[in-house]
Amino acid sequence: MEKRRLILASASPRRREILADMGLRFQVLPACGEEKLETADPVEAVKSLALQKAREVADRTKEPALVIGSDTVVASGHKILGKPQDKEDAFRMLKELQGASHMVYTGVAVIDTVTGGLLVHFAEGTKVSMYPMTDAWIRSYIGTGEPMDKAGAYAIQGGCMPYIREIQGEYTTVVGFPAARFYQELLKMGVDLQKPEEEEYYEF
Ligand SMILES: Cc1cn([C@H]2C[C@H](O)[C@@H](COP(=O)(O)OP(=O)(O)OP(=O)(O)O)O2)c(=O)[nH]c1=O
Repeated sequence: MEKRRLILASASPRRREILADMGLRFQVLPACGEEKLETADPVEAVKSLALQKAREVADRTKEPALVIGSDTVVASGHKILGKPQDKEDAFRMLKELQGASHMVYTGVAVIDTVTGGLLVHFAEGTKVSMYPMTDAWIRSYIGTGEPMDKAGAYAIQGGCMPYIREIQGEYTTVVGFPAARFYQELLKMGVDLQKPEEEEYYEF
């Protein structure tokens, strides 16, 4: 048994919030490199991008830790939608997604800095169906600025909420971090993240 800290390799406030809501104690150390999208397959893409983020931070971490990297994309037909480049890009994305169904994939990679090994590596997918949107609504939503740092140019947890018809799969996968799948995968590896003690180290 050795003690390890939990480090979230992400600048995303959503991911931070989800981990905190689960009652976990962790540090935040965002990856600063530009990750490279190496495949057109969305599942492989989010797994690879999550791993690149975890690897970059794990390489900089001197202490025993479990480093969590994560990445989210939207897949519509054969297209992968990341964050919009500008307002027109956001408009094109929402035009494509409205009145239809798409998939949101979030990949997670957990690296153990003690062994350098990959403890957990998976992608979770959730299907999202949207009600139709008018061009005027899309423009006013983009005007709020909210879509600009979100994959697929929308936030299910924010202003896009009134247009979400149905989801199939974990809600948190869409927001950026599949909480239950992450917890269950670590449980399988012998790490229980919801232990009662009020301390910041996890043993396994
Ligand atoms: C579809 C959707 C995405 N998102 C967010 C989740 C992710 O934060 C973001 C996709 O960008 P990512 O590149 O996955 O993550 P990030 O740049 O925000 O953070 P980091 O790379 O440091 O980990 O889109 C929502 O918040 N709500 C949604 O409904």
